[in-house]
Amino acid sequence: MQKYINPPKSDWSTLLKRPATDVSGLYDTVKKVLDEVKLEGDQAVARYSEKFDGYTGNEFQIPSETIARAESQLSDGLKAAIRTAAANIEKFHISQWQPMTRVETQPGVICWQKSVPIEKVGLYIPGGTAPLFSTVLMLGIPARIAGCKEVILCTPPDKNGAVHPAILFAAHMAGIKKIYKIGGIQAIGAMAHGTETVPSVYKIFGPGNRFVTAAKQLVSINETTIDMPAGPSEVLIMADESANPAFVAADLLSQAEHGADSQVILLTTSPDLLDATLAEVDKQVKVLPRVAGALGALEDSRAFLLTSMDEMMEMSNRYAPEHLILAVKDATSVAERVVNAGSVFIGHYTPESAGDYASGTNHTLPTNGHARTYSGVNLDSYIRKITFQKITEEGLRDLGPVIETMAEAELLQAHKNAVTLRLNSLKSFAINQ
Ligand SMILES: NC(=O)c1ccc[n+]([C@@H]2O[C@H](COP(=O)([O-])OP(=O)(O)OC[C@H]3O[C@@H](n4cnc5c(N)ncnc54)[C@H](O)[C@@H]3O)[C@@H](O)[C@H]2O)c1
Ligand SMILES: N[C@H](CO)Cc1c[nH]c[nH+]1
Ligand SMILES: [Zn+2]
Repeated sequence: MQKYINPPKSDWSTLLKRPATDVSGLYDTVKKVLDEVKLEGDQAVARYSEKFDGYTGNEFQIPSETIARAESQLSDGLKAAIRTAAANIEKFHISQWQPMTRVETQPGVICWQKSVPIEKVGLYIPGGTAPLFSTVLMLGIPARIAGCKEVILCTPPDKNGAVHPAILFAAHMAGIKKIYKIGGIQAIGAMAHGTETVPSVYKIFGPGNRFVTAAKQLVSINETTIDMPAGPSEVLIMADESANPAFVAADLLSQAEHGADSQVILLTTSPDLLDATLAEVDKQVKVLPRVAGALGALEDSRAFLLTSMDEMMEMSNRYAPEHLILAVKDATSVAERVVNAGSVFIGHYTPESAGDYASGTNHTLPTNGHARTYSGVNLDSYIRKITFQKITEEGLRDLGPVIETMAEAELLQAHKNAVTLRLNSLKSFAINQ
């Protein structure tokens, strides 16, 4: 981790650069696979599953008996943990449901908004370097709460065609029945275009590596909607002298271990905390099983000594981290000042891992500065809001002239006519009475 002592603000933009995450260089390769999947369906899926995942079979849908058997392949401890996490995720996402609102904007003009689930959604669960069964809960539970009719899931198989039983168990808990062992570009292509085996969907959710991200970007141009740009994981920690260096180091490493393209940032006002945390990072990283990936991430990571809480907040809001940990005194009131972040972890006993697994919030979050404009996955991600209006005759008598005036000023005569004809018919009806 590079250390910077009170860098001038003019240097901040350069110092806060993310590692290169532009995937447009992969578009040619990715487009070829997508086009072939569109044209040839399962046959192309099979070819690329063999090439990229070493799976030579041509069975892609996981049978219901295999899904049911997954439960017996997991320890009771893991199943209990998954059930607790699922219950918290469910509780938090149910609380996001908004009741229908009906408003009479003026007499006889009634407007309302109704939440309607997206009918068909596809979930991509990464499986290249770790079986992310927690992501199944994060994407599958809100889809079920929203009421999406068709929820399908794709995840890469190993070369024997197997998928980790925890992924199958978590999918079963989320009520997902259609699970396909297909990974990478071929999975995104199959969900976007449909094949003989995989139905096409209207929206694709889920994180993934560079190839998955590029494929999602390409299919989102014409074919399918996607959730958001969710790239390599990142965390920014604000810590003062009240923080525990071992906790802070563990939190930094929790996101660094996702892979070499992740980035972690420490901001502090305490020189002692800075040195002690960097020493702890060196100590803790050595014994991690994923040490190579974590060290790769640390190469592009930074630690800043700043002069005040205000400066830390300004820098954090500029960076717009996916995850923000506030390991500072009075963290609850500091949290009020956060403007740009995906998810915020308040106080010394709120590790980021809690949000990754089990507190109830969603871990599919915008990375690479997209937290400035995107929300993380939430119930609304699976819903469209359809607006309705109903106008009575009296309502149109009052509102009609307003519409006519505006339409005329926009030079749109047919818009005006749609009102004028009705007002005239109401007038002649009144005369004939
Ligand atoms: N932001 C978030 O919310 C979030 C959450 C979880 C994970 N992540 C990120 O997701 C990523 C997961 O990546 P992963 O690799 O472990 O799993 P993955 O499932 O995304 O990728 C594996 C697939 O990539 C394809 N592939 C591999 N090499 C290829 C090549 N040379 N050409 C074409 N295709 C190829 C294979 O088909 C394979 O199935 C990590 O970067 C992690 O940080 C992000
Ligand atoms: N931190 C990741 C999102 O950036 C999510 C995750 C899954 N498992 C562990 N962590
Ligand atoms: Zn994580």
